[in-house]
Amino acid sequence: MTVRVPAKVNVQLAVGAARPDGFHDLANVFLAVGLYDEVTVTEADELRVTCEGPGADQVPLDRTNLAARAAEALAARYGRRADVHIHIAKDIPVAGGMAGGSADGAAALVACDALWGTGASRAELLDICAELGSDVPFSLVGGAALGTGRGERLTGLTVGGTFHWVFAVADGGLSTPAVYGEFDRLTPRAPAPEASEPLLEALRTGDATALADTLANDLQPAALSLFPSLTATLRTGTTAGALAAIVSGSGPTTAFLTKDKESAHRVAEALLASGTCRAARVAEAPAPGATVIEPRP
Ligand SMILES: C[C@](O)(CO)[C@H](O)COP(=O)(O)OP(=O)(O)OC[C@H]1O[C@@H](n2ccc(N)nc2=O)[C@H](O)[C@@H]1O
Ligand SMILES: Nc1ncnc2c1ncn2[C@@H]1O[C@H](COP(=O)(O)OP(=O)(O)OP(=O)(O)O)[C@@H](O)[C@H]1O
Repeated sequence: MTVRVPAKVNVQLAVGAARPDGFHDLANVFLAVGLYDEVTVTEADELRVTCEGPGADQVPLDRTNLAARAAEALAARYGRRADVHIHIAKDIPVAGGMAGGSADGAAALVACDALWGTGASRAELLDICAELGSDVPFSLVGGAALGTGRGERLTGLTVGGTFHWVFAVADGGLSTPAVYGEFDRLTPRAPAPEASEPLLEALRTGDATALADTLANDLQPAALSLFPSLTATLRTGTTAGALAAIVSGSGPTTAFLTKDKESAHRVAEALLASGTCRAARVAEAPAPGATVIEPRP
């Protein structure tokens, strides 16, 4: 059973003050983008995880892997053993702020559900996703959605067109808790987070220029503080003609919104030539959520 699952970019990430449980309330506008991991699950004697692709050496292969945790959570709920081999073909940058691990968790859940024929409802699967991590429910649903609470409570959003993006993959990663910690240090009195109406309207109408004018990431100052060289990457993309440049989620991947496909390729070339990133990837949005691709439905 093979499931394809997309990466995400946060077109708006409004962050409130730290809660007593250590998490932050968010107004998190997720957009799924067409960079995908593929997770294949097959029956085995015991739970085992393997991984191939860029950054595979940084992915844990033990039971801390989100895909393994997803399989175990579903198995526990249905009173069975999670005896599966999970193979992850990685294409989403690892520790890049694009929800790569979350994507693998959601994909493994959908794959095991299909393999075992549990018949779990969408709501049940989303509950398990929320237990696994704040970004995991969105990886399941894809498209675009507003995440509130710690980002796990989703409301689907309409997207009226295709957006063209470039993602600059940085040399190195950033830890999500460290970036939230830096946000707390830099923002002693964060206001309650609210979704931006003009941004939601730009998504609805599919207007890239309007979306570019409204992109906002409250974690960006914290990511730049911990990874100062990203400032040069952002500048390179806008100089090369991107409509807007932003840090993706907790970073250090940077995201560039462009007018069209041609412009995206020009910006990607300029980013690569500048030496300010390790790789530049072009992708379209929105992309569908975790979907079984093999056996063909
Ligand atoms: C930065 C984003 O990727 C934006 O979508 C997410 O907010 C992070 O989501 P995630 O990686 O799924 O995060 P989780 O695995 O739930 O939490 C990891 C850590 O990130 C911090 N965290 C995460 C989400 C949130 N709303 N507030 C937080 O402070 C906490 O320190 C938490 O211990
Ligand atoms: N299946 C997985 N793929 C990648 N990393 C995983 C996986 N499972 C657990 N991890 C751990 O999670 C850490 C974060 O990796 P991930 O690629 O999810 O980062 P991220 O994209 O920045 O996450 P997010 O955007 O959700 O904050 C890794 O350093 C790794 O130790």
